[in-house]
Amino acid sequence: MRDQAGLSGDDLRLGYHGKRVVDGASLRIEAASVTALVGPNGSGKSTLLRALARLHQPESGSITFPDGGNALALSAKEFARKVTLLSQSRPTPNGVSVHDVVGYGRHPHRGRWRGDDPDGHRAIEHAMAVTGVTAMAGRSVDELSGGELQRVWLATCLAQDTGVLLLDEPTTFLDLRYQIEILDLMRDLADDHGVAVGVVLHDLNQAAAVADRIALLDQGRVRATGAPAEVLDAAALSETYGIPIEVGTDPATGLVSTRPIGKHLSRIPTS
Ligand SMILES: Nc1ncnc2c1ncn2[C@@H]1O[C@H](COP(=O)(O)OP(=O)(O)OP(=O)(O)O)[C@@H](O)[C@H]1O
Repeated sequence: MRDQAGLSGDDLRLGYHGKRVVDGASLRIEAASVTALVGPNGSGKSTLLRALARLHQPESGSITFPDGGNALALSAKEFARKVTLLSQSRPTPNGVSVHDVVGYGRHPHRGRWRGDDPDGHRAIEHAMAVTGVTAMAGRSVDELSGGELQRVWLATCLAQDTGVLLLDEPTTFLDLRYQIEILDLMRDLADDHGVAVGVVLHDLNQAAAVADRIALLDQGRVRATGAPAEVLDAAALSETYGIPIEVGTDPATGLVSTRPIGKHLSRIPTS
């Protein structure tokens, strides 16, 4: 049984080589819930997610679990049993099979000896099945398409079986079917397994459809956090993205729906 999932970053200041790119951001990734991070290019979404995954050292601020435990104080292995990140780019190993790459996800559960991860086989098979990569288990990952590879890395994260799952643009490279399957999978993980999902998405309508809460980043600050209908406000979005964005309700779903307006694109609905 997992600990209660969840992760909070509070008042985080993050930068590169002395240049501040996230300034005083706070973000809570709650158990049994999907939190989407949205915002323009360069607003700090990936940096914030990487900091929560301990891949970027904060200049200041704290990262804690729901019981108050300091996430920065755990050993790398203890942390990896609780939190995983699907990042935008990972180096692709040469000549390693899909099955073995998915097996990398089991690293925090393995001890010193082979065979001491009794749940490993089941976790790897399950992760491959739900991401649709079982049929390519024996193929070498360096021969895969961008979308196939993206699903293999997602399977690796799922095999890690953590209570907190952070995903940086997981639908990039994916065709429509797998975009929807991965959004559905996020909801299943939150609803059926209590996972705390934090996900960077560019498509505001996908964010509105999948997320319980949305955090809108603007130039390194969290401009708004809350339910999709609260955060996806036409004036705030238009100012943040620097183009007119209309907000309405999708008559088919009843969900909040956004529509960026371009010179030629005003009549073309987004997804
Ligand atoms: N390795 C790096 N070295 C220096 N600056 C960086 C580095 N990575 C990101 N930055 C800068 O930090 C800022 C925030 O970048 P980040 O990747 O977090 O934004 P983002 O919101 O995820 O953007 P995108 O939507 O384009 O992925 C940007 O100004 C970017 O140029």
